[in-house]
Amino acid sequence: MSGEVVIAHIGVAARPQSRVADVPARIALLGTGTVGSAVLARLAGWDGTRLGERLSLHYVANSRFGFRPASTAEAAARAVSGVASHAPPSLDAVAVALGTQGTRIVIDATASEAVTERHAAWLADGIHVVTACKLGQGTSLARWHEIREACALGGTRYGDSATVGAGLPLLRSIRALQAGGDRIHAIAGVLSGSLAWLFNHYDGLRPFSGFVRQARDAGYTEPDPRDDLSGEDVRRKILILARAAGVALDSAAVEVDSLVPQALAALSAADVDAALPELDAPMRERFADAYKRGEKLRFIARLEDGRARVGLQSLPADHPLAGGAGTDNRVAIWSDRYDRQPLVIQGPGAGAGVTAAGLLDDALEIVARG
Ligand SMILES: NC(=O)C1=CN([C@@H]2O[C@H](COP(=O)(O)OP(=O)(O)OC[C@H]3O[C@@H](n4cnc5c(N)ncnc54)[C@H](O)[C@@H]3O)[C@@H](O)[C@H]2O)C=CC1
Ligand SMILES: N[C@@H](CC=O)C(=O)O
Repeated sequence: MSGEVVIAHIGVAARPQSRVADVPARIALLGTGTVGSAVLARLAGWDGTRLGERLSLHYVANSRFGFRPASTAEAAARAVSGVASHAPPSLDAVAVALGTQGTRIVIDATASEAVTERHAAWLADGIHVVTACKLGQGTSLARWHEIREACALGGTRYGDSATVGAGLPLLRSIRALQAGGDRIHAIAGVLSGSLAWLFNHYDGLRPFSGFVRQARDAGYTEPDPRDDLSGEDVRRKILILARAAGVALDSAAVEVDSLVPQALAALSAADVDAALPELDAPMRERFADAYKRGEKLRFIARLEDGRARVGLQSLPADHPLAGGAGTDNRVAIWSDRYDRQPLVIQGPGAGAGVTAAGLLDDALEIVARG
């Protein structure tokens, strides 16, 4: 994999603004955590601008409360302060708040199974869904089909750019290659922003658990960091990419090599933090082995010949997938046209700002297409 074509990604290419509606699209935002707060901040920054005129916020909820905001700025302030009406969140309230006319979009910035279970119904009812949550397309194949069918029924779109690569142009590149007649032969790379950050920072001297806490506090991990460390988040991402590439993989078909020791896996979420040092000894050993060979640890996902594998690998320092910094994802795609030298896409793969931008890019694209 030498001399690859590299897309150094900054933002998304300009799209044709064919039919921008006069009436703003009605938006419901679910989740006001790391990503949802950044969505609110970005929207508030658009107040009074051309972009702000296209999206109008009608409902905001998190796991504690739900409300209809008077303005985006007010919604951002209430979500940050935690002060809101005493109304509990209600998924039934979403469709009511969005009404029945015009372009309606749910932005899902949760990691919630209950919210994901509503995606297909909203889509079938004519409400578009834009999501950062991977549970819709990255779990069972049956659910993936259900979402496709609901989109066809409702004439709606499922914005998924933020589900893999936190908005990097991965899914859109795979789809563009296919639209141009290419078959996708293989995909390999680093798909986890938090694991990339961890293995870019871990030095084998300070405890690995301390770095996990830092990655969590920076907003890179899933709400439960075991979802990253177990490879589950990467499993979901390679499933989403595989399915977009035309490989109908079921979840169980992905071989996953977890980093989470049994004792940590068995704990309730509340007990995880105290038990994170369980990771330290095994990680120190793996780091030392790699270090002796002059290699780097990287958490790699591979899809080839209809099979997928996910796990930690020790790679030569000059290996094409060993590069990158911070939370960088680095993904190589082989297709008919990129058959010897892959297309390589690299850039930040986790973080509030990029993920929120990816969500709102998808929402604006839906508005532009009408
Ligand atoms: N943090 C990151 O860098 C990235 C995160 N994502 C995805 O974005 C989603 C959100 O991640 P974070 O913001 O980091 O998590 P978070 O834990 O900071 O926020 C989750 C939010 O969802 C809310 N929530 C939970 N259940 C809900 C329900 N039933 N109704 C309404 N709100 C509900 C919570 O109250 C919270 O506000 C996850 O699915 C994650 O995989 C995707 C790309 C990058
Ligand atoms: N926890 C995820 C966040 C983005 O999907 C990651 O580490 O990549």
